Amino acid sequence: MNQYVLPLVDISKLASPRLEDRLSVARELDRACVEAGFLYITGAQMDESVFRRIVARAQAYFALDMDIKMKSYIGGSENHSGYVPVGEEQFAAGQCDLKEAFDVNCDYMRSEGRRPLLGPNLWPEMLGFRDDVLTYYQHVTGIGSQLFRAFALALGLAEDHFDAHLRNPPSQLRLIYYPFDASAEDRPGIGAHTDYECFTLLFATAPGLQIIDRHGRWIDVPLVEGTMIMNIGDMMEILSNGRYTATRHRVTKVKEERYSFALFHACDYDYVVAPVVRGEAPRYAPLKGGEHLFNQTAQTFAYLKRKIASGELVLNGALPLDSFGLSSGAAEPRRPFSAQQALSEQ
Ligand SMILES: O=C(O)CCC(=O)C(=O)O
Ligand SMILES: [Fe+2]
Repeated sequence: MNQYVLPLVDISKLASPRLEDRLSVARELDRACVEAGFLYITGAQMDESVFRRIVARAQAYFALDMDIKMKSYIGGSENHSGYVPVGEEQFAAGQCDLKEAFDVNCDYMRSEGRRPLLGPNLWPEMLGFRDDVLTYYQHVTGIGSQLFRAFALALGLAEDHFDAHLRNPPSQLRLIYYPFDASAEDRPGIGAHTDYECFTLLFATAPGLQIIDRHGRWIDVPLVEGTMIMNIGDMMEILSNGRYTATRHRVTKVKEERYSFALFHACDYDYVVAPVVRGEAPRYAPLKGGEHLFNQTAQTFAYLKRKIASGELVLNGALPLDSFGLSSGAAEPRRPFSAQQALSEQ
């Protein structure tokens, strides 16, 4: 395993027909996730042309006039998809992120099984947008499926353990645009947070990402050519019973125009996320994956907060933001054992 600021794992052999090859990647992945919770991945699975295409598409899309972009405002969607203007998302009181985004899910078309994060996406009227975005979504989801198998091996489970729970997951893809603003150095591009799902695969065009280390220090994550950045989210912290922790991260110094593409890999909406490691007492209470994802999302998006304030939306068993991962200076993750306990500790 090469050592940059973060471990780098070559996942090419996850596509090998030999179990030994796949196990060797699973072991490296496990080591990197235990060590850092954040790593670079590279592999023959990655099609560079798909990455080039999404960057060109995002550049063209975010350059459109605001009134055109607002026609697909996320607040008008039924499945939390669409355009996210500057100021919509807030991770800490009094601070709004200097970024625009476009969020999509898997574009779930069936009428049965719809959920707050599963339904047909709201698409902009831009020729080629849907194609480019879904091509990227499917490409990276394919890589994610191999990684779910690797996690199953790493956690001592049957390799196909997660397959049955990956039928229509509410995995989100965010296209993010951080505009250049010389005066914006101390303003967060995206406030500190953990990701809510199992793991995230991120591709970015410029540096800017920072992660918190075990001593509570923020460290810069440089870009490494030909890699994606991967990190553990809340749900994998639970599944692994705290073997891996969801690491807090943020984007602050937006020194140059930056585009990033984050695909958050979740299991199916109704899948109950609970520790899966055998022979260990569970250190986390189970939660329904899709609900956790929606509850956390509803605490940061202005349009959802308005719905909560008006009584139109009522959250069920929501944990406070930042319930997982290491808090500054702590050697151990927080492990909220129950929603009740976590909320009463606020
Ligand atoms: O843009 C980045 O590098 C990070 C984005 C991120 O952390 C997120 O969208 O959750
Ligand atoms: Fe994130």
